[in-house]
Amino acid sequence: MTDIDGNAVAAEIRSGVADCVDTLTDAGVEPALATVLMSDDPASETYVSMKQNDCEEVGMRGIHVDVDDDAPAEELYDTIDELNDDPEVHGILVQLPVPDHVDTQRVLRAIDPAKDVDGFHPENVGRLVGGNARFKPCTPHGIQRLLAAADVDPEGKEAVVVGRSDIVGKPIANLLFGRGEGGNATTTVCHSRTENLAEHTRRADIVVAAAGVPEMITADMVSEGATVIDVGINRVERDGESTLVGDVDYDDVAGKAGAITPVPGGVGPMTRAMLLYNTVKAASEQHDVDIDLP
Ligand SMILES: Nc1nc2c(c(=O)[nH]1)N[C@@H](CN(C=O)c1ccc(C(=O)N[C@@H](CCC(=O)O)C(=O)O)cc1)CN2
Repeated sequence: MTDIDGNAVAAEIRSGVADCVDTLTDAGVEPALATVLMSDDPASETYVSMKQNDCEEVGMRGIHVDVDDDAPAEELYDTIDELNDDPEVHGILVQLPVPDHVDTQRVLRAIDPAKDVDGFHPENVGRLVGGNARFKPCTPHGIQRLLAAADVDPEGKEAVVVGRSDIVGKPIANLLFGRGEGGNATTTVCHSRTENLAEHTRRADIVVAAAGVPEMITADMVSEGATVIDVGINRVERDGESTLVGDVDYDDVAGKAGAITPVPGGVGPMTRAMLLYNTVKAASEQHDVDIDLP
């Protein structure tokens, strides 16, 4: 069994992004990512601060804006408008989820599609579905890169995605069945209403677990030698301690899978690396500077 090392693959991408930052800087463009957090959820705070640290590591300008989680929604929309209008900001990310009183779809629509480095604006979703992505969403793109790093070409294979979220399930399914590199798989999307889930996952050469249910994928649900990508990040209590587990029962499945991503250290670091990738891509397109994307 191969452990697919997301930390190592992400470090390679970051190194390539750092070269892109140098090229842009030499051309007089300082690539900048703005993160916006309207939440007091400790996990969201951690992700945003990791993203800002990543910017620093690759020499990119990171800007962070906190919006009070009980502020009126207008305050968030105004923040987005200001960032849209700022020519020195190339990428904008609003950390999700936002509070219940804020309309998520309106937030996503408010971001300038050219700065939408999450790839969640309806225009960018439409382009992805149409096979002409401007920004591939970070987690799905990271998954494609992990499969490539493990020498797994989805073409002609059976891929089963468990989960139908807008952030992961829907876009990764589109990328896996879409034409082009990292695609051309026969793809099934399963979800909470799927009957006989294991019958689907057992057929799969590639399983992407993105349901948000701790350790729901067990060894009896995967075929011998399958590639298993675990997108879950669930904090659970184990022996009186808080620990991170995925949507895959790693210890159980590792003995049967051909390749598997661990949690932590699998998909998570790739999500962050592909955000940096999208930000230098955004800066290069906004200023018409050629870069060698990693
Ligand atoms: N605007 C967005 N919001 C959210 C996204 C997103 O892509 N865009 N995805 C998720 C969470 N997420 C990104 O923000 C994310 C989750 C996990 C990690 C990560 O690096 N995880 C580490 C472990 C971190 C830890 O110790 O807690 C790992 O898996 O090794 C990065 C990004 C929801 N919101």
